[in-house]
This record gives sequence, C-alpha cells and structure tokens, in this order.
Amino acid sequence: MKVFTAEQIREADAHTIRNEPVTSIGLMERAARAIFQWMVNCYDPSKRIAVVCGTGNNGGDGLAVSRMLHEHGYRVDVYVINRKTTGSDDFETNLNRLPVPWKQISESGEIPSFEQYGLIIDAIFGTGLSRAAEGIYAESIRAMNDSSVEILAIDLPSGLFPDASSAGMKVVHATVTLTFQLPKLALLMPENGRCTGEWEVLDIGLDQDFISSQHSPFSLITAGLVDQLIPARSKFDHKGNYGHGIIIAGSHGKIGAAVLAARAALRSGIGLLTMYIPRDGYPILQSAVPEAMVITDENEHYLSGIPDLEGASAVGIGPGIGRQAETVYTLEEALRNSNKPMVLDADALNLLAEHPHLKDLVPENSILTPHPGEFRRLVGEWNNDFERLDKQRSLSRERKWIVVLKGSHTSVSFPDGQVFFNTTGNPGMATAGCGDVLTGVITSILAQGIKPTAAALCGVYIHGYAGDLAREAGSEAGLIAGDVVRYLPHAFAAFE
Ligand SMILES: NC(=O)C1=CN([C@@H]2O[C@H](COP(=O)(O)OP(=O)(O)OC[C@H]3O[C@@H](n4cnc5c(N)ncnc54)[C@H](O)[C@@H]3O)[C@@H](O)[C@H]2O)[C@@H](O)CC1
Ligand SMILES: Nc1ncnc2c1ncn2[C@@H]1O[C@H](COP(=O)(O)OP(=O)(O)O)[C@@H](O)[C@H]1O
Ligand SMILES: [K+]
Repeated sequence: MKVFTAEQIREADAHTIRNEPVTSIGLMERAARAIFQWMVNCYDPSKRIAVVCGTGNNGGDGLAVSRMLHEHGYRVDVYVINRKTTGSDDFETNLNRLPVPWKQISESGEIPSFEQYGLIIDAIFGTGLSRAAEGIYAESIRAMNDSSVEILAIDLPSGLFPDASSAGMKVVHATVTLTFQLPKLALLMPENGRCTGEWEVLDIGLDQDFISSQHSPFSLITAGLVDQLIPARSKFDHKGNYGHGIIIAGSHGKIGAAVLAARAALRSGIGLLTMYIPRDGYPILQSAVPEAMVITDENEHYLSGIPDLEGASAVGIGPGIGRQAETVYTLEEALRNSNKPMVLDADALNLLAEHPHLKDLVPENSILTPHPGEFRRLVGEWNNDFERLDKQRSLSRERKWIVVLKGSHTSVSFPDGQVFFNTTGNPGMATAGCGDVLTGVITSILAQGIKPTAAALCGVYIHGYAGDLAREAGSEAGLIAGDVVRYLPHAFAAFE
C-alpha cells in the first residue's frame, strides 16, 4: 500500500470526481459514511458526542457524520470554530443539511467544557492545514487535549501537517485517527505517536487505477506484499536448498544474543546454520540450540578472529559482539572476506561508526539494522523525524545499503530511494533481545537465496507479526524476545 502526500490525495479526489463520476459532495458523503459505519461498530448511542468542526472540507466531513449519528439516535452537539466567512462549498451544503442546531466557537466567546462528553470528534483541519494552528484554533485544541475525553480524529489529528514535521505545534491528541484511503507520512513518525493514537485507513473508493499510476517513494509492508516475496518450499527439497548461514555473535555476558539469533534463524527456514562465538559460549550454545553448528574463536571472552566464510550463502554479524579492539579485526575481516550482501547489527554498527574507514568495506546491498541510538552514531543528530527519514534515505543512496531503522513502524530504505514502513509489531517488543531475533530472521531468509530487499521486508514484517501473536497469547509487559522466536512458526504459517 502506497503512502501519498496531501497533494497526491487531492489529485486522487479530483480524478475520482471527474472520472467515476461522483460529485464532490457525493464523495464527502461516502467519506462520512465510512467514518459513521466504523463508529457504529465501536460506540453505542448512549455516548454524548461533541463534534468540533473547521470550515473546510474536514469540517464538512464532521457535519455529515453529525447528521448520520443524529439520524441513528446518537446525541451530538456540533461546534463550528470561527465561521466568520463562508466555508468550503461542501461545508456549506452540509451545514444546510444539518438537522440539529450548531454552536459557534469564536475568538471572543467561550470554549465549551468538553468534560461533559463521552467522545469528541475532531474535524477542525485535515490535509488542508496550511500553517500552525493559532488563536482560537490552538485554544480549542488545548481544551480538547486537556479534557480526559477520548478523541476520534477525522483523516488527521487537527494541527498535524501530513507531509512535514509538526514538532512544537499545537496538535490534537487523538485516541484514534481514521484516515481516508491511504496513510499519510505523518502517521508513521514516532514524534507524532502522541497525536495520532491508533490509526486506521478507511476505503472511500478513490480511483484505484489512478492510485496505481502515481509514483510514491513511500509504501507500507503489508501481508499481501510479503506473500508475494516469501519463497515456497517444495516436496523434493533438501536442506541444501535452503542455504547455509553464518552468524558471528556473542561475547562474555552476551552469549544470550547469539542464542536468540540462532534460534530465530533456525525458526525462519534456514537449511544449515553455523554460529561463530567466543570459546566460553560453546557449552551454552550447543546445549541451548543443538540444531546449530558451532565454531569457536580462540579467545575465551570475545571475538578476535574470523571463521572461514567460504561457502556461506549469508553472513550476519553483530548481536552481542561488544566493542573490544580485537573484535574490530573480526568485523574488518568478515567485511573483507564476504563477497555478498551481509546483515550488520548492534555492535557491528557501533564499530562501523567508531571506525568509519570500515564503511567502505561493507558490500553493496548489505542490510544494516540500527535502532535509533545506533543510527545516530552512524549519521549524527537530527531535528525531527522527517529529517531522520531524509538521513536514512541518503545513507541508503550514498552507500547502496539497505537500512532497517527499527522501532514502531520500522522503516526499510533501499538504495533507489524507496522506503517501506512496517505495519506489524507492538510496544511489548521494546525489550532486550528482540533486535537479535530480527538479525537471525533476516540472515536466515537471506541465506535461502532471496534478494536482500525482499529478505529485509519479509524479515521485518514476520518478526513483528510473531511479536503480535506473542502479545495476543500473553501481554505486552510480559513479552520477552524468546516469545517472538516461539511464535515465528505461527507467523510463517500465514504464508504457507
Ligand atoms: N472531495 C474531497 O476533496 C474530499 C475531502 N475530504 C476531506 O477534506 C479534507 C481536506 O479539506 P480542505 O482541503 O478543505 O482542508 P481542511 O478542511 O483540512 O482545512 C483547510 C481549511 O482551513 C484553513 N486553514 C488551514 N490551516 C489553517 C490554520 N492554521 N488556521 C486557520 N485556518 C486554517 C484553510 O484556509 C481551509 O479553509 C480532508 O482532510 C478530508 O477530511 C473528504 O471529504 C473526502 C473527499
Ligand atoms: N514500540 C514498538 N513497536 C513495534 N516494534 C517495536 C517497538 N519497540 C521495539 N520494537 C521492535 O523490537 C526490536 C528491538 O530491537 P533492538 O532495539 O535492537 O533490541 P535489542 O538490541 O535489545 O535486541 C526491533 O525490531 C523493533 O522494531
Ligand atoms: K481532523
């Protein structure tokens, strides 16, 4: 699924109106109906609802939803902010159709007490926001946020720019955002998490051919996409068909990282797995993961040498390796000896940041999986998440790397400038070791002969999906990295 800019959404609206054909007010009615139907499934009519509208088309949506709610027995109070001049045509039409009286919120008047309501619908601004909300708009937003009432935002939380940073601006803190047809970039940015709440995309029937014809560098990773990319196994296959991966991991006190990566790799379909670890990890790894072969470094506590990488179909390096001076040699030699894309994670990335000359040795199309802290060490500071996204895309373009920037909606950037945002995963995965599991999953899929771009997308999606299944079976707080491994088979089952 593509992510569109506000401009592209406007064009898709206009194209649909011209070509379907449907009137502009007809399309607004459809959008409002989609919101209304979603609400009917979630809220019963006992909830008293405040609908706060601007005077553009987002406000028009709010008025149409108010009418539908009223007709179905919901108690709605409609507020319009600052109707000094006339609103958009469709706003005015819907104001005339409104079967209940409405109240004005003006610069000179009072802001209603929202505490009396069970729900606030935010229809002040959508994709048409042209500057920061100020004056009575900002005050209304503040009053909505200060109330303890749930807020449902239509299309976007008001005050949020769809395609640029809104850091420091007054923005509605929605509990849920129902956005039309396609997601907007702002919904994917961690800095906006407090404003967007949970969000969902509602189909309003915009022209699919037009949407397909439009280029966007941004997309979501969906189950449908993963289904197309993930390899099927066939009846006469043997383990030689599924690759031989080598994972270089662990140091004294962090052998668990190697165990997690190994278990995850084996649970992700790899044919053969060799783990390269410091010597004192040998009994732990062999007993914890008997399915893996183990080669040990001559050093007891940390890595200082390098295994033979000849014959490996993929190499992953980094989980728990630490930053010992001798381990720089391990990384450097692994990079020098690998003639194909690798997976680099954790301290391998920190060592790259500390020894920048090593960056030139990283094979093209390698997959780097930094969390934001590791990413900062690689590229420096950023002022907001849009700038962070620019830095990620630049790093991918300049170095020809696939960068997997981890977090909620992990972003996967390709050397050609494309970025895919993940749709699986949950805050329960913000716990030690989940990154090591991801390294195991991606290395495993890469070892099976899948292109690095596809391996990164499938790995990220399935890792998050396994985390979601683990949450379903337990809870967010109780989730540990081992649970993600445990649910990997169930996650893969969805694609067999
Ligand atoms: N036919 C269409 O184009 C459809 C549009 N839809 C709705 O229309 C919305 C976009 O509508 P609009 O383009 O009218 O824009 P909005 O309703 O988002 O808001 C723009 C209006 O607010 C004013 N404005 C912008 N920033 C302001 C600020 N900081 N302070 C004060 N006033 C400000 C603008 O001058 C304009 O009048 C979408 O988000 C969606 O909710 C949906 O009804 C689907 C169909
Ligand atoms: N709030 C969240 N929502 C979705 N996924 C998350 C969230 N927090 C963490 N994750 C996922 O969990 C993993 C954590 O990786 P990382 O921070 O490297 O952990 P560690 O270094 O402890 O192994 C990443 O894949 C990340 O995308
Ligand atoms: K809104």
